[in-house]
Amino acid sequence: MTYQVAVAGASGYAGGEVLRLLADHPQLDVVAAGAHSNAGEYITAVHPHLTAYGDRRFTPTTPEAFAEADLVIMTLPHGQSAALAAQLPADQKIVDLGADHRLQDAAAWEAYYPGPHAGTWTYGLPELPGQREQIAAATRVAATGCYAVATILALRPLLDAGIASPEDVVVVAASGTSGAGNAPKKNLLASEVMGSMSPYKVGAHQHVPEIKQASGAASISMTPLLAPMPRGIISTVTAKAAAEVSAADVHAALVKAYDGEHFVHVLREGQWPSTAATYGTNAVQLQGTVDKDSGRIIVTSAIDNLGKGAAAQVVQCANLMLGLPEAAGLTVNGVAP
Ligand SMILES: NC(=O)C1=CN([C@@H]2O[C@H](COP(=O)(O)OP(=O)(O)OC[C@H]3O[C@@H](n4cnc5c(N)ncnc54)[C@H](OP(=O)(O)O)[C@@H]3O)[C@@H](O)[C@H]2O)C=CC1
Ligand SMILES: CC(=O)N[C@@H](CCC(=O)OP(=O)(O)O)C(=O)O
Repeated sequence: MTYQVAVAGASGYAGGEVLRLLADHPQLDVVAAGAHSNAGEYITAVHPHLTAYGDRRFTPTTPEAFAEADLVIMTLPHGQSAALAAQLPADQKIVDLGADHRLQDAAAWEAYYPGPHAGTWTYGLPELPGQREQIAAATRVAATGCYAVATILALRPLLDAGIASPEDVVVVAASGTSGAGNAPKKNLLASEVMGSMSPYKVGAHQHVPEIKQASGAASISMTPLLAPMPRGIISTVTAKAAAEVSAADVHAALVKAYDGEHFVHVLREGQWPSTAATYGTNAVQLQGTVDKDSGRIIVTSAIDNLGKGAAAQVVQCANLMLGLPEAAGLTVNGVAP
């Protein structure tokens, strides 16, 4: 059986990656690719790599344009998806990559985002305990933020196993520039980014409340870095050990948490994650140890921010919501070198 999917925000980076994945998906067809300033434009004028779309054009982002869709994927700026969702039929399935519906706590939303809290949808991270079943049963799913995917999957097993303290978690995470979207900004110019790494939103990143909500951490200090690469996130999480713990214990906790998971790979001891290995995939690479000096637990994770951090994650959720094989149209094999 084939289902029809509409994409809102299809002219952006995340939406373009959704179109790329859906072009080769065995059971999902793109019925409408919605855009804003690019409505009416050829899809290949904005995404020249998406040859499969031939002479198709972006539609406006309206309920009418999406009426035939069994499921709508939204890759819109923060604050836009709630307004669009309110205009769609209540039984039309939606996966929203924006942040609008991720947080349960309205006060946490107001502390990090402009505008009022839009409410809470089912959280779209299938590898969290019990979440896969909830996503499969949901009509509306709020997909996970890119840094949040990498960081939650590194941190949650440590807290669930009781080997790390939730009180003092430190995250240092670097992202490729596509994480910031395709609108022109001075700090994203090649002359600013190439050959340079720089921190931003230091101590004030909007994914902190989301990571706390989904991992159980009580306090997080987060330093994001902009890295001179188009894609990829590498997140290093450190936490105080709650008990006497060895590197083997940390590795075992990660292996146990993701036993049987198709997309989350705990590497062999001694091997560490790299962003390049996840390029173009829905894969997550993880490795952990204990700091020789401080005794803190260290876990590093790598993802493609446009893959498991965005478009591939959204397709994984759509597959679950439509009763399709969870991995349909997705890969764990990166593009290298
Ligand atoms: N990039 C990433 O790695 C990740 C992004 N996200 C989230 O996904 C969302 C999209 O991100 P990204 O693709 O990077 O952003 P982009 O800026 O690249 O794309 C934004 C898209 O939204 C459209 N758009 C803008 N304003 C409106 C509007 N008023 N009505 C309808 N459509 C509108 C744009 O259309 P047009 O260009 O035609 O004007 C474009 O298609 C954001 O919420 C982002 O935070 C989440 C995880 C990872
Ligand atoms: C490099 C860069 O700027 N990255 C973005 C990631 C945004 C994102 O993941 O989107 P949500 O906020 O919808 O989760 C940032 O740090 O804000």
